[in-house]
Amino acid sequence: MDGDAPGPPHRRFGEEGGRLSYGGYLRLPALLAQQQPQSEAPDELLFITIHQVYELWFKLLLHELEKAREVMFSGELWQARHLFQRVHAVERVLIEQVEVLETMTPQDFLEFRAKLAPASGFQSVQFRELEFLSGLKDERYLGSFRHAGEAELARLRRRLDEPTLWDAYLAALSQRGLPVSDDEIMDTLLAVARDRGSYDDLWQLAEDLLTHDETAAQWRMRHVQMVERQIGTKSGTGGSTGAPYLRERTRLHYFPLLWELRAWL
Ligand code: HEM
Ligand SMILES: N[C@@H](CC(=O)c1ccccc1NC=O)C(=O)O
Repeated sequence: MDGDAPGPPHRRFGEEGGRLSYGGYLRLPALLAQQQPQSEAPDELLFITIHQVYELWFKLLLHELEKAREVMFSGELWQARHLFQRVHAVERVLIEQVEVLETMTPQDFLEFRAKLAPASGFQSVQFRELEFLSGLKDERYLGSFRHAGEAELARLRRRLDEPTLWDAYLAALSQRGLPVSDDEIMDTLLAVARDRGSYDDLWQLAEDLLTHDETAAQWRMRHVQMVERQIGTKSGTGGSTGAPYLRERTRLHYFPLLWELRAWL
């Protein structure tokens, strides 16, 4: 041992006049200045942190799903499949991390809950963008963004106009010569399912879409369980009925035809 600091021998990578540092590259001074509780309640830092982490993951998901949509349109299905593996892994993390917030007791939540109204998850622009991009376009939700900035509203309106992941999948089917009109689509999906020898890539991609749909539904279920644990039958700070509204939302599907297909196989 030569008593040096731990690390590889010889010249270390990055010692040759590099300008970046860890905190500089990751913009940590700015990032770590964004947690500003509105109360003295000890658990409010946890509450803010969890939500910010969700929004960072939402940002990444939008990035990866936009790319997946693009490569489905251009017929590079292997690339879309690769991106969906990442999307699924992130979505599993989104579900797992509910457990961290559930370490908060309802009594501790009530210490700062009143300060939050009328804010609520209703106002998550990126969450709604993910729904719109995935195929669940419901323009009534624009109403919950009355107080949002013009840029955010514009983003949502753009998502309503843009093609969805389903549109991109239909384009991929069509490029392989398969008919995709409303009348023919179920027969096409069945043909893909029954002839894996010819269409395995299209089948696997449909399975990836289904997993994206299923994981989103699992998150909704997990979220409503947490909500019932925290506020029981109280109504929400965003003005909805709370758990009953959220239970309704668990029945939603991004790709209903992929679920219906199961009945015809
Ligand atoms: C103590 C924990 C939480 C409670 C009690 C809670 C409660 C609620 C309630 C009652 C609603 C319905 C809207 C309303 O009237 O307020 C809602 C919606 C929502 N929450 Fe939460 N929430 C919690 C944590 C989270 C977390 C960690 C996220 C992650 C981003 C989140 C995201 C959302 C989203 C996206 C919606 C809109 C859902 C939809 O319209 O389908 N919530 N939440
Ligand atoms: N809607 C929740 C409060 C809440 O969870 C919340 C409040 C402000 C920002 C994000 C939130 N998270 C999800 O709804 C409630 O009714 O207790």
